[in-house]
Amino acid sequence: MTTSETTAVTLAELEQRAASHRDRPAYGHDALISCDRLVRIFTADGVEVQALQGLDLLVTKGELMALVGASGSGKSTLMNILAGLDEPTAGQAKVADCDLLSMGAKERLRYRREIVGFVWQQTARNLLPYLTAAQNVALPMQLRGGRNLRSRAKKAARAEELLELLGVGELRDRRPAQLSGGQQQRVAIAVALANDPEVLLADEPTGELDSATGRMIFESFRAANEELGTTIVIVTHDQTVATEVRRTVAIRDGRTSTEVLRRTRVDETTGEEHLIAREYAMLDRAGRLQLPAEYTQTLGMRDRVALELEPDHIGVWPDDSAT
Ligand SMILES: Nc1ncnc2c1ncn2[C@@H]1O[C@H](COP(=O)(O)OP(=O)(O)OP(=O)(O)O)[C@@H](O)[C@H]1O
Repeated sequence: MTTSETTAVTLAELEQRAASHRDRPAYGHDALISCDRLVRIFTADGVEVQALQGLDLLVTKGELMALVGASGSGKSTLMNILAGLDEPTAGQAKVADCDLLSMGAKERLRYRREIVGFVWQQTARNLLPYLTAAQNVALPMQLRGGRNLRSRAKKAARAEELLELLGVGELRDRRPAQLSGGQQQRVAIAVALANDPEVLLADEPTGELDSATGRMIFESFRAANEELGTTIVIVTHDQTVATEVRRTVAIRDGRTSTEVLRRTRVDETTGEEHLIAREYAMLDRAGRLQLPAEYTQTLGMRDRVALELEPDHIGVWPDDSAT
């Protein structure tokens, strides 16, 4: 083979590689929520804090998932960005085809009213104290205005429907002060669902509640997810919530670090259902993988590891170059 032939083959290969790269679907093209290398830097008293350090996250339409992580890991920062309340410093974030970095003020307002619903930890922050439960739920529909205007009667009927779905229909005429914390949170979920949002975001929604009430709140989220098909992302410290969803994503130092996926398997002989949970590490688009610290420490791995490609897995060994 001559040099020019070699070059020709290489060029053809390169072209083919470029074409296959070009034709590959874009990152997160079929996800409802897509965060791509999100960065958020805060500057306080001249000191920079990198709350998000290139965070990647994809959430599919219809998912009910939890975000967990130590205090200060960046969960609330991410939720505020997804809620349209804060803007990232760099990276990309899209929710239901809305680009969270390039939205103008008007679009942002529409996004917050129609595309996302939000439930905060502080029960008092979710509801207006001088309105009844039903009036609180009807309010976002009134504020929405524009297209899809429901008649007054239809808004009232929808408010009632949502309160029923969340198991607080009989409390429709009570004001927040006449409701328990758990009841307030269920009304708050109804408020957040009033305008049929694509995504419901909840930041520690059970944080101020005892565990039995927390479980009931979680059941309300599940009802909203199953009955209305709403995609739900819950930030939580609550183990019950974290282990009852199919997918739990852990955030560490402003990045998604590991993920636990759960599925039910039916035993063919006994017919019994078993929940299987498996932890996964995140592989970013550059092929970077963060190994869990407890694994690397156990095997004394640092600086450099040896890799070997096997037919169905990749082996990772401690550096043995010195021996
Ligand atoms: N407005 C701000 N100004 C300066 N620093 C901020 C601001 N908001 C958040 N931070 C910093 O960014 C980092 C991430 O904070 P964030 O509130 O997102 O964490 P978190 O995981 O939600 O924590 P927690 O579970 O305690 O609520 C922290 O170091 C925090 O101090």
